[in-house]
Formats: sequence, C-alpha cells, structure tokens
Amino acid sequence: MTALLLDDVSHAFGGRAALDHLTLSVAPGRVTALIGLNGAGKTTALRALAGRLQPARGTARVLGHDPADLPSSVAMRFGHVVDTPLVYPELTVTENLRCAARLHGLPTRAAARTASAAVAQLGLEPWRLARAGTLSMGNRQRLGIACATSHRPTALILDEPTSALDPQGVVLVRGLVRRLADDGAAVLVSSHHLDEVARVADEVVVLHASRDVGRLDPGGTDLEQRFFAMVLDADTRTAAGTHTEASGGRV
Ligand SMILES: Nc1ncnc2c1ncn2[C@@H]1O[C@H](COP(=O)(O)OP(=O)(O)OP(=O)(O)O)[C@@H](O)[C@H]1O
Repeated sequence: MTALLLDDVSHAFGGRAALDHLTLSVAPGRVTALIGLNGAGKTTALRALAGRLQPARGTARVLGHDPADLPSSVAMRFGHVVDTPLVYPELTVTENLRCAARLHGLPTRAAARTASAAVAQLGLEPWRLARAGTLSMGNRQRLGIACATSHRPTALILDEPTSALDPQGVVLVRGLVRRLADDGAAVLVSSHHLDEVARVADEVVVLHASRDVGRLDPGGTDLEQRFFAMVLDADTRTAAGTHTEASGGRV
C-alpha cells in the first residue's frame, strides 16, 4: 500500500523544468529521504504533495486522495511542513499547538494534553508562553514540526526539517520522525544533511536537475561519495545525450 505518491509528475516554471517525470511512493512505516543539490526540485515535489502546487502533468496522492482536495477525515491524518511553517505569529507556542491539535480534530482536553506533550518533546518548555512571532528561527522550526506532528499523522512530509536546528533539535526531530514511522506513518523528508538521512531514512531518492537519478542505500559509511558519484554520472549521461529515466537501481 502507498500512503504518499507522486506518479509521473512533471512541472516547469517559465519554461525551465523543476520536475521531470518524477515517480516515487512511500509506504506506511517507511521514511523516504529526498536529497539533491540546491534547485534539484525537492521542494517542488513536496509542494505538489502538500496541495500547494498543481503539477502540469502527473498525479499526486496523499492516503489515496488528491492533496488539493483532501476530505477532512484524511486531512486529520496528514501533517506537513513545506515552505513556511503554518504557525500564527500572534499566538503563543502553547496556543499554536492547541490550535493545530483542534484543527486536526482532537477534542479540547486531548488538544491541551497533546500541546503539553509536544512542547516537551521538541524542547520548547522555556518558550511555551512566548508568542510564535518572537521565536528564533530554530525554535519556530521546532514549533512548525510540533504543530504538524502532535496529532500523530499517518502521512507526513517535511521539507528540510532540520535546516535551522541546533544539534539537540536535530536529535529530537530525528527521534520523532523515526518513532512516527515505527508506529506506522509514511514519512517523506527532504534534506541536504547526508549524515542525518543515513540515520533516519529507509530509502534515499536522489533528485538531480529535476530528475530522479537513482536510489541510494542509506546504510554504509560512504553515502556522500555515492551521492556525488550518482550526480556526476547523471551529468555525464546528460552531456552525452544518453540520459534515460532512472531505472530504480540502488547503489
Ligand atoms: N515559484 C517559482 N517560480 C519560479 N521558479 C521556481 C519556483 N519554485 C521553484 N522554482 C525553480 O524550480 C527549480 C527547483 O526548485 P526547488 O525549490 O524545488 O529546488 P530544491 O531542490 O528544493 O532546492 P533547495 O535545496 O535550494 O531548496 C529551481 O530551478 C527553482 O529556481
């Protein structure tokens, strides 16, 4: 079964390809990492899944539904942080978390309990009464992730979730992502941090210049080397005019 799906998705901005025939799927209980250089197309792929971009071609599905038109029962099982975290700057950390939990369908008391647990889980206790608009970038990122995950989604997408985090935050988010997947969630996460990807992902999809250029085994010590070899090989094949769609091979 597939919880998150992009099927033959292509999109261009002003004639320049951002995604070129991308197909990927994430099953329940799995963490898939999308990695690639700046401008490879990672955020565009996640925006298509979050319902924030209608791809020119192909199909996006979240728990079997069009992400641009999710029934509320499905939206309650979905979590995402893509682009800017969906937090209200004038509300406090705790108020944002309660609000997110209520929007995801939790009753008032359960939402309050969930908010307290999420504050502790993401290390936000010192700021629980601070307005979100006054938080540092890293703490705002922690809050966005907490709001997207406190209802324990069964499908989750996170765009570079640790880009502003300190080492403690990285460990907390990694643990959270792994626990959600171990409890059955399908997680798609984009990242530049290969160390982190190696620790949390079950599968690594390499996007390069808008194309899926292959899969990497997250195990082993030479992930960075294998990543650059794959990218170089894709560039060489493109220059030689011999590029073919990724065969799904794993290196
Ligand atoms: N709204 C937009 N308008 C025009 N071009 C865009 C837009 N969004 C993305 N692009 C272009 O699409 C391509 C893919 O961008 P995308 O943000 O998906 O890459 P990325 O892999 O997430 O990069 P990064 O690692 O730098 O965040 C880039 O060439 C980018 O300039």
